[in-house]
Amino acid sequence: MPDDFVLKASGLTKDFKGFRAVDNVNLNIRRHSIHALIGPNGAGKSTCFNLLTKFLTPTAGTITFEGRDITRMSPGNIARAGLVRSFQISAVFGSMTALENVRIALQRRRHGDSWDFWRSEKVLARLEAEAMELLEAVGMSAFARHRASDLSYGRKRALEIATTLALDPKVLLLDEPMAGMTQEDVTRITALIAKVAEGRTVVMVEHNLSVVSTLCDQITVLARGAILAEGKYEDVSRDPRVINAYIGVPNG
Ligand SMILES: Nc1ncnc2c1ncn2[C@@H]1O[C@H](COP(=O)(O)OP(=O)(O)OP(=O)(O)O)[C@@H](O)[C@H]1O
Repeated sequence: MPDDFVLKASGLTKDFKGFRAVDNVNLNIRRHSIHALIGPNGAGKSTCFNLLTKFLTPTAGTITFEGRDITRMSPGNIARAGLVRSFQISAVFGSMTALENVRIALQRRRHGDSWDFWRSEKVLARLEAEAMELLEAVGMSAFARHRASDLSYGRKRALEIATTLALDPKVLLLDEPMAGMTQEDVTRITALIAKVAEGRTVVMVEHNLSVVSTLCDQITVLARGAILAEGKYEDVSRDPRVINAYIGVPNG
């Protein structure tokens, strides 16, 4: 029977020149859940996220994905294994259309970075049909032929989700997906994340607590690099330690 927890971190620690940004964090991400990392500014959320996605190397601790130790694996290899990060890295090429962006992401999954297959019209047509399906899944089919750079901010994020889905992730890691969005986009992207989370696991760092409360099954609250509380939103939001950690922290 597969482990209930698809992604685990144990004793995760990161020091920056003697400053401990993440301190002995244990995370257990349940398969097919939406799990949020929250906490006041400077709590260590982004550092944790970068450790999980292998953009940073931990000072100590281990990370396992599907029961396999990935602590020393490269971001590229873990992405191919199904642990895929989106947002705050621009996965979108502005001068290409939305459709071309998704098609390239599909090509990368199938053919690595080889460009040879572009010669085959048949392969191209098949990829185009698949790319259209992915754009449809994120509500973007009407914008397939639009240049990515001309899209609104919220639609660029939706396109990013489509390019991420093209990699067929088992675990999708989203870094502040709602950052800089209008309320209308927040509503749309919240619904989209709920939809793409079906049959997948989502881990997200998110400042918007109303989004976290509607979307997430499990919340880990970090403060000063360590876990302060964990559980359902109703419980952690009432925890006096969590309330204290947020009070007095500007924009926390
Ligand atoms: N590359 C780095 N070098 C030195 N210190 C760093 C580095 N990255 C992060 N830190 C420090 O580690 C601590 C945690 O930062 P981190 O960005 O992980 O917090 P956060 O919870 O994501 O905060 P925010 O909500 O403001 O994004 C902060 O004190 C930050 O200044």
